[in-house]
Amino acid sequence: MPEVKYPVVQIFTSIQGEGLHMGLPVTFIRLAGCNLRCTWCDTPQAFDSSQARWQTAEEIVAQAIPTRLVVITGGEPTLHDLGSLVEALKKRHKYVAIETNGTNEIPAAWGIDWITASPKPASGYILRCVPNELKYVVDDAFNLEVIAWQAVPKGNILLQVESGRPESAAKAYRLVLERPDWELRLGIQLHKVIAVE
Ligand SMILES: C[S@@+](CC[C@H](N)C(=O)[O-])C[C@H]1O[C@@H](n2cnc3c(N)ncnc32)[C@H](O)[C@@H]1O
Ligand SMILES: Nc1nc2[nH]cc(C(=O)O)c2c(=O)[nH]1
Ligand code: SF4
Ligand SMILES: [Mg+2]
Repeated sequence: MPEVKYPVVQIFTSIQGEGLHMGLPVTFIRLAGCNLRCTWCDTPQAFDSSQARWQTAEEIVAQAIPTRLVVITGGEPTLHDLGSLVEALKKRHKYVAIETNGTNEIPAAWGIDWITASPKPASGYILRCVPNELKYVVDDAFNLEVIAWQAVPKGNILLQVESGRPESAAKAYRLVLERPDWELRLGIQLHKVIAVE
């Protein structure tokens, strides 16, 4: 069986800017390719794998990963069979999280520790995985009806401000307070506030 290779766009250590792990030191492994084209995507450079470095799991984990927390992101990382990458990371005692748009199932056999699903208007907000947290970007299309309430515990649903759009922040604020019983969480992108990667 030939070894799986992954299209690596970048591996970088930063502060998790989003979600319930916001503020923690993490190392991101960004893989190329995505099955959606969200109009406001802030990472279009990850769509095209032609500039990516195709690396095996062992080649990836041999690189600098100084943090315990590792976030596999993209692009859409579930386009790839992540089993061998997660296995290699966990052999090195890493805690492995993923950022996904929710359009693909995630095999429990991969052994991912934390699934952040961010369903998208471009896919009709489909959710095919079982997440630990949900993150909805509050764009013009977003409304409370699209939320997959049953999928996660109360408090684990973030309404994330669309970057650079004050009207999105105002809409997110209003929606969180429209249904206080639902305990939605207002989410921002910390890394855009402190201007880091
Ligand atoms: C670049 S995506 C990559 C992972 C996966 N494709 C996804 O959409 O979750 C990482 C995160 O950034 C969010 N995101 C992308 N563009 C954004 C923007 N303009 N404003 C706020 N969040 C954004 C996505 O919703 C997702 O939660
Ligand atoms: N600092 C920082 N936090 C992030 N959280 C999710 C990101 C992503 O692009 O998946 C991201 C990112 O690109 N930078
Ligand atoms: S699914 Fe994620 S990576 Fe793909 S276009 Fe949307 S935000 Fe960007
Ligand atoms: Mg990002």
